[in-house]
Parts: sequence; C-alpha cells; structure tokens
Amino acid sequence: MIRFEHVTKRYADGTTAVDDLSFEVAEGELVTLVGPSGCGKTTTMKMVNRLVEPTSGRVLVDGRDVTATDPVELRRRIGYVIQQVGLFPHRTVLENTATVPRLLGTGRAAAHARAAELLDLVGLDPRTFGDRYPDQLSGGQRQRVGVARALAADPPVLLMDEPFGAVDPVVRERLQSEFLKLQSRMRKTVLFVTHDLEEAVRLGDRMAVYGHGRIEQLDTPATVLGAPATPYVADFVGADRALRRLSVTPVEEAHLDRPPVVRLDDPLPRDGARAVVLDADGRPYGWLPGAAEAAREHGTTREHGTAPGHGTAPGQDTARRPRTVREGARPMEARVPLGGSLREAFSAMLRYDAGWIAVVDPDGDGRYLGVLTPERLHEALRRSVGGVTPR
Ligand SMILES: Nc1ncnc2c1ncn2[C@@H]1O[C@H](COP(=O)(O)OP(=O)(O)OP(=O)(O)O)[C@@H](O)[C@H]1O
Repeated sequence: MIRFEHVTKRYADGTTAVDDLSFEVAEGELVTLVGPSGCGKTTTMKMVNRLVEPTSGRVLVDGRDVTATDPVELRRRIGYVIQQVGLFPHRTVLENTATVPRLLGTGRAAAHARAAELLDLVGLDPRTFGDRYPDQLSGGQRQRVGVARALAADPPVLLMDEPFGAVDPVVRERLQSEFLKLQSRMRKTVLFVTHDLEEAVRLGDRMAVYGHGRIEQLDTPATVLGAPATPYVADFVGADRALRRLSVTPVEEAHLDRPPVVRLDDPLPRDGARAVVLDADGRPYGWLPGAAEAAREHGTTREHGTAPGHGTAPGQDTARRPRTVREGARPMEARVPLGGSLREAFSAMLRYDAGWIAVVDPDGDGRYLGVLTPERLHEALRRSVGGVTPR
C-alpha cells in the first residue's frame, strides 16, 4: 500500500511540482496518474522510491515512512519501469532480467531460472531471446524485458513511468493487454504514469487526473468519464468522453440474447430458426441459418444457376443442400469474453461485419454464454453513454 500525506515538492529553483498531495493506492490496486506534461506526475512517483525527497509531508509504503528506509533497500523492494528501459547493453536479456535477484544474493542458476520464467510470462521465449543483447530487440520487446526485470524480485509495489510510451500504438495496445492479464494474476500495488488518456482509462482500477501539482479527481475511469468532478477534468477527458466510456463499460449477462443452440453432430433441424452451433466442448463453432433463410438462399442459387463448381444437372441442388449441422454451419468469428468492453464488442461487430457476436466465458476454455445482437449492443451503448434507457 502506498500513501501520500500532505506531500509537497518544491525544487531548488522554486518550482512547486507537487502541492499538498494526499491519496492512497490500496494493496493490489493499479492507479494511473494522467495529466498534461509538467503537472507533477513523475515527481509524485519518484518520491515513492526516494529518487526525489518531499519538501514536506510523508510518503508511506506498507505503513513505513520511506524516508526512514534505506534508499537502496527500498528500491530493491519496489519495481521501477521507465520508458527508456535502461537495460545494460553488454548483458544478455537473461542477465538483465536476473539483475535484482543477483544483487539480493540469489545464486546464478536460480536467478537465471527465475528470469527465464519471467521472460516467458511477459511473452518472450527465453530460448529465443535469453541470449540476445538489448540492441538485438525491437522497442516493444525491450519494454517487455523492462517489465520482466522489474518483476524479478517479486516486489509488492511497482512504479511504472510511461512504460509503453516508446512503442507504436498497435504494440502499445498489445503490451497493455498483456500487462492487464499479468496484473490480474499478480495483483501488485501499482502507480502508473501516463500522458495517454486511453491508457489511463484502460489500465486503471482508479485514475488520478492531475492539474498543476494537484489531483483534480481520483476515481474509477467510468466515474471520471461519466461525472467529471471539475470543468478542468471535463475539458481534459474531452467532449468524446461518452465514447471513451465504451472502453470501460463491460458486456454483461443482461445484454445477452439466447437463440436456439444446436450441436455440431445434431441432425439438421428442418423448420428451425437461426441457431448457434456449439462444438463438443460447448464452445461456439458457428451459426446456422434459419430454414426460411436457407430456402431463400437456395432459391436464389437455383434461379441463377451460377454456384461455382456446380453444373445444372437435376438433383444437384438437393445434393448441395446441407444435411447435417456440421455441413450447414457458417463460421462465427466475432466473439468477446463476458466482461470484455462494449468497445471491443462493437469493433468485433464491425470487423467481421457480424450479425451476432458470440459471448464466451472469460475464464478457462471459452465456453459459449450467449450472443450479442446489433439491437442489444445498441441498447447497451445508449445506456452506457447516458442516453435514454429503452423500455
Ligand atoms: N529537478 C528538477 N528541478 C527543477 N524543476 C523540476 C525538476 N524536475 C521536474 N521539475 C519541474 O517540476 C514540474 C513537474 O515535473 P514532472 O516531471 O513531475 O511532471 P510530469 O507530469 O511527470 O511531466 P511529463 O509528463 O512531461 O513527464 C515541471 O514544471 C518540471 O519542470
């Protein structure tokens, strides 16, 4: 747990970087600090591991005033990830990752084994990357090593200062997703500085919006976006905050439709409605057009007689018509986990031009739970951005 009590930092030249700051990051919580350049985010963070000392007030980590702790020992207990990752150029990726455990006295073999585990955890195969040097990695890979290295001593507290700042938006989004997955397992206490509002919204259990040296609002992303506390925050989160809310509004049970379900090995229902097709493990496999829909399509094919690879010999139409669910099933690629964001669902719907999105169990094996239709998605979107609740 990290606690700031009336902390002020005035630099020697008189700049007040942080002004009477009080807030707390609970154990296992990830708080993002977001705000314009120069508003004191980095200074706040550096006061936790004593790279900067407060002018007044106290910073406590796990109840202990950091100024009463030896800075070297403190920094070993607090993982620190920065944008310019600061890897040692003449050490391999594995050696870089094992740095802190080695400093803490762990034997070489054990430290390397742990480092290999961590590299794996952040998505770098230690057999491929372990023996490389930092300049043989891409920017995104270096960032991952930075995260792995910060985790190596298993610190309860992580400070992350624009850790994904140096990579392009696509890689950044992937690193964010992976980090979220990791955090849901590790539950570290994290202070995460970013310029990027999307990132702050996506990653934070809570987000602190900074004005000059002060926090203007500290709350869940949904609340900051939905009910900005001050005109400054409203301005900062922008006019399109309603849209941003989509990123933080989860797909819920109540949004789901439950059309008929058939199994892959079932016989084809004759007069059925459109159905969802599940495989033997209860995962979505595809969808089956309703009888009327299928007949319409076959009618069209017969009329034009142009289906590729088929002649016009009598009886072929019947042969072409599927007889089992497996033959008749069409792919259903668009899927989101329950609890995934409406934004994710919306973008899957657009990407696959899909009428149905399969909603699956987020834990384990992707079991089918229901579908999200365009109508239900629309309804959920309207509710999320504060529109009229449909009756
Ligand atoms: N060592 C220093 N001496 C004097 N002023 C400093 C020092 N470090 C930072 N500042 C000033 O303190 C203020 C806050 O800086 P800080 O780096 O904490 O902001 P930030 O919000 O992290 O900015 P950015 O997003 O640009 O990194 C700025 O006005 C900065 O110029």
